[in-house]
Amino acid sequence: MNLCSRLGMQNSTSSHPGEANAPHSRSLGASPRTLRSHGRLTTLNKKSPLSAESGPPPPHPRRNGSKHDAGELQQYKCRSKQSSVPPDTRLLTTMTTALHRLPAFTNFQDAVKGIQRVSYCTGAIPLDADTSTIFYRTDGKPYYIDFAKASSEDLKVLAESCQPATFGVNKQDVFDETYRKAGKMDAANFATQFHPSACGVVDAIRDAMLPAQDTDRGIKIEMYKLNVYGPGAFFKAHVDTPRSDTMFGSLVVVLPTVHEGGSLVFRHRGTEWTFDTAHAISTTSPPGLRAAFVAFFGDVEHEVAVVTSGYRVTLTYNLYYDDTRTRRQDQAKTAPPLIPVAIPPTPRGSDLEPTLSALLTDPNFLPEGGLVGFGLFYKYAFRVKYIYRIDYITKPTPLSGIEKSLKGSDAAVHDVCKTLQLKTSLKTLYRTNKSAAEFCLADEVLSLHFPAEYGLLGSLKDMYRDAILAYGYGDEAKLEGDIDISEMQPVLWVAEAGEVNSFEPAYIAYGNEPGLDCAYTQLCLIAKVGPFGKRATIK
Ligand SMILES: O=C(O)CCC(=O)C(=O)O
Ligand SMILES: [Fe+2]
Repeated sequence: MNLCSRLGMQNSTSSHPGEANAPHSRSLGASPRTLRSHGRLTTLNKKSPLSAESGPPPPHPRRNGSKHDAGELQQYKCRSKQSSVPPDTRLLTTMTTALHRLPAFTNFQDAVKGIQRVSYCTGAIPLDADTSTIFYRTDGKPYYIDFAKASSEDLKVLAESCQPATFGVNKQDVFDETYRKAGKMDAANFATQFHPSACGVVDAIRDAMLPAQDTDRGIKIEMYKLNVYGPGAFFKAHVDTPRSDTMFGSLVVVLPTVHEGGSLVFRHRGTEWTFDTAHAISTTSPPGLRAAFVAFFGDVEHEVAVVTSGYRVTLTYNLYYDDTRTRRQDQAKTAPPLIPVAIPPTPRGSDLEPTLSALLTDPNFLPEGGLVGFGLFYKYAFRVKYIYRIDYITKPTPLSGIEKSLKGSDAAVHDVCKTLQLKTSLKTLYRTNKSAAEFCLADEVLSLHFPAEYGLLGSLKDMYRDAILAYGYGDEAKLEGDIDISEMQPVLWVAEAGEVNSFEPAYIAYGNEPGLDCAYTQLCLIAKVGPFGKRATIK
């Protein structure tokens, strides 16, 4: 069924701007009006005056259900007629407000808010005569620098052997010293006996950043660049370019050089924290030469503050999940103990399991069952569906594949749903505009390079059969689109899906150098809750 026939409307392909943008009525009052009572739909008014007037819909151009090109969506622009029946939404709103205020629900919400959010892992590593040296080449000549006794002249030579660092914007490699002023050396041009996996850093990252059940998961670490930040150097706020859909983060190792400024400042969802690199490598307590490190999820925004004196030298690495190996193969054999480096702690403590369990045993909570949603805290790298002309298509990352790689608090929410036998799935969320109450939950990241149009959600549903047309519980009165509420499902948001994908190209990423195939996407986790008494939806 096409969108227009589903709505009982005339198919309008008019490009007249006045028509396309005319104010639209909600179908809540225009087509079969429905009352949603704790998840169940009761039809109030079986006959739709609109569908009677509209006559039979024109044939659907893709009745066979094959997928559409993005551009074809334009032809689905539909226009609803003004309804004379005012929507009765007061009752709906009262019921859903009650659900939001249910103590068992707010307790669970508070538990989700209170999850410990660990977005990073830090420490310092003692260096010895072997691990404090870096060999490098420049202009075809070999050099080395020993950080145990590097003079400022040695550091200057290293700095001058670097190239100006670039960064990626929209798949372009950009050199812009107002955004990033630093020197970089590619991994092919230097070597060191310092290996993060040999000295226990990778184990520390696994323990701090991966969920508890991943204690055995393999991590691949890839040396990326050596960076020198001299006086006046900096790198403004960015996220790190995902180089594969298995990449989850970055590791920055700060080598021991005296410098001032140059702190790494992280910002994520309203929280800011600082890794003071100059302090982290200070050799006073306990005494001895050390490198400091910070690993973080790559989608967490960070910047390097201006270096005010000295040279700040870092090694950067990409971190990937590697399911072809296990911890045992990677584990450091005789690593010296890491030295803790302080970063202000993040909030701790959560009672996810008892509060969700109490919620599910509350007869007033979704008595008929329904969908519960969580806007995820982090973004996830996915492989872009890449179409070259019409014949070369790379396979995009299936969202189901990301479920096993959820980060930190997102993994905790996912795990508690699984523990309590709730079926979960990851979805991308599309709205026609930021304030729209209705949205579409899809199973893939869609490449939609055209402006949002009225009627688009229905078109998405036609294109992606498994897509869910939905609205937030309590938002019934705000529905403005052209889709019948009986074709939509309410989602009860535990954590709002704040920033969502819009219909802009999703493939903007900037960080170090650009990556061609991967980008970050915002996702939400949808859990299906069964009716009271039969909550489990995992069979
Ligand atoms: O050198 C550093 O501290 C890290 C810089 C950075 O964020 C990057 O190279 O992406
Ligand atoms: Fe970065």
